[in-house]
Amino acid sequence: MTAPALVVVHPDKQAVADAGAARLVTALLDAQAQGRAPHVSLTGGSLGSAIIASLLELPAHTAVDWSTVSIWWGDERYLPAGDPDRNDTQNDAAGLDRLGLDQANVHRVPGPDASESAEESAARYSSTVRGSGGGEFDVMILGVGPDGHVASLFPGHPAQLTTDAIAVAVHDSPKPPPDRVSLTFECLSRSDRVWFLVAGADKAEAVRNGVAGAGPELSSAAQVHGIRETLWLVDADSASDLPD
Ligand SMILES: O=C1O[C@H](COP(=O)(O)O)[C@@H](O)[C@H](O)[C@H]1O
Repeated sequence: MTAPALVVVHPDKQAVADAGAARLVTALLDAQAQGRAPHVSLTGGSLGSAIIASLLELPAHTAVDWSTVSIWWGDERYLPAGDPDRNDTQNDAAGLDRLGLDQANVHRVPGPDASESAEESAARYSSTVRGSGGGEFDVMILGVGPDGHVASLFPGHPAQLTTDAIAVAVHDSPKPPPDRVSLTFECLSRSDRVWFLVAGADKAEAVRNGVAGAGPELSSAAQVHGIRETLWLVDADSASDLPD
């Protein structure tokens, strides 16, 4: 079972980040009230760090027991730990370590300083996901590129349609850096809630295609659905091509 796409339009990028942060706090509190240790997958890009900054500003974030929250990434640029272009480095700079996470629950994708190749990194990341209950995420947060990519799955790129795998190595990425590691569509969709956070007029076509359920040659985002919820949190500019 997958949930149909629902769209919520907010005035601007800040409101998208704030709404995502508020929803995340609620989802985590609900999971913990049900006695579960939640799994959240983060994203890079423009909204990936904005949502973390918004979380820290939100007084209710302190009600979450962050020590039981497991953190993952939908994709990572295959660069050494601490590289400013890595998604996790950017999330760290936004204040991820100020949430009170247990570092043992923060699952980073190995870079070239800690693995032989992007293939080895993808295999190790897959094992970590498999070992933590098979990769069932409570919340999968995804940015969307202007070309419709999510995580590092780019429309028309051979890695995009990888099946029977949790994570895949991506080479010759159309967006730099060229080498990346990404969860597959299958794994991204093994999530209770999938949230796309998007802002900016340059993403209007990507939002239209994603919400309309376009094919993989036009939209990677449209191939990912949550089990309970598939939510597009978008700003007015990126929603400008949506039908009324
Ligand atoms: O390269 C990436 O891009 C996307 C979207 O980034 P944005 O800056 O256009 O919002 C991001 O979601 C992904 O995690 C990242 O690796």
